[in-house]
Amino acid sequence: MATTPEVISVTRRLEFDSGHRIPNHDGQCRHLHGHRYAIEVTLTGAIADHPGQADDGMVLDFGDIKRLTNQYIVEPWDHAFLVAKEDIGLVDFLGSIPDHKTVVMEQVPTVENLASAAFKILQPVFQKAFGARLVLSSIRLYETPNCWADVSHS
Ligand SMILES: Nc1nc2c(c(=O)[nH]1)N=C([C@H](O)[C@H](O)COP(=O)(O)OP(=O)(O)OP(=O)(O)O)CN2
Ligand SMILES: [Zn+2]
Repeated sequence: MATTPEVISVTRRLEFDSGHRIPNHDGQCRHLHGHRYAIEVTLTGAIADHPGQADDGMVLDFGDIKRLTNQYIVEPWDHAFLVAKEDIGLVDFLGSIPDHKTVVMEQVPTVENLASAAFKILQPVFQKAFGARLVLSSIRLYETPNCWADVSHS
């Protein structure tokens, strides 16, 4: 009887620092503040059976996850202020600071919305790079060591 090929997930964690605020929050989070975020990117696929090749025995080289996540998430968001486009006064203020690194987000930068935005950015990136061989199965984004959000491939 044929066996079903194993499907395995690999996860790479990267960290970055960003400022944000949740403008309508009823507590401290409406104030400008920052976090050391940690993003965990998980890809699922089969283990490569490529004897003699660099990726033999891997679902995907952790270095590839690092490179693409750095390029599309960490480098744009690190030491940036993540501001909701609806937060007009703050968008204008940040725009008035010469050369300030600001990322205007479609939605308020809760950890849920940031995780969702990261997933939407990375999903086509990994699909283009690795095709159907791999699936971006989930992203976990930590806002603090105690608070995080998970987004999964449906
Ligand atoms: N569901 C969500 N709730 C909250 C979010 C969020 O993104 N999604 N964000 C915040 C604040 O921005 C803040 O990042 C979290 O604050 P807090 O709960 O205080 O977390 P701490 O780990 O700093 O907790 P301490 O107990 O103060 O150490 C709020 N809510
Ligand atoms: Zn916060």
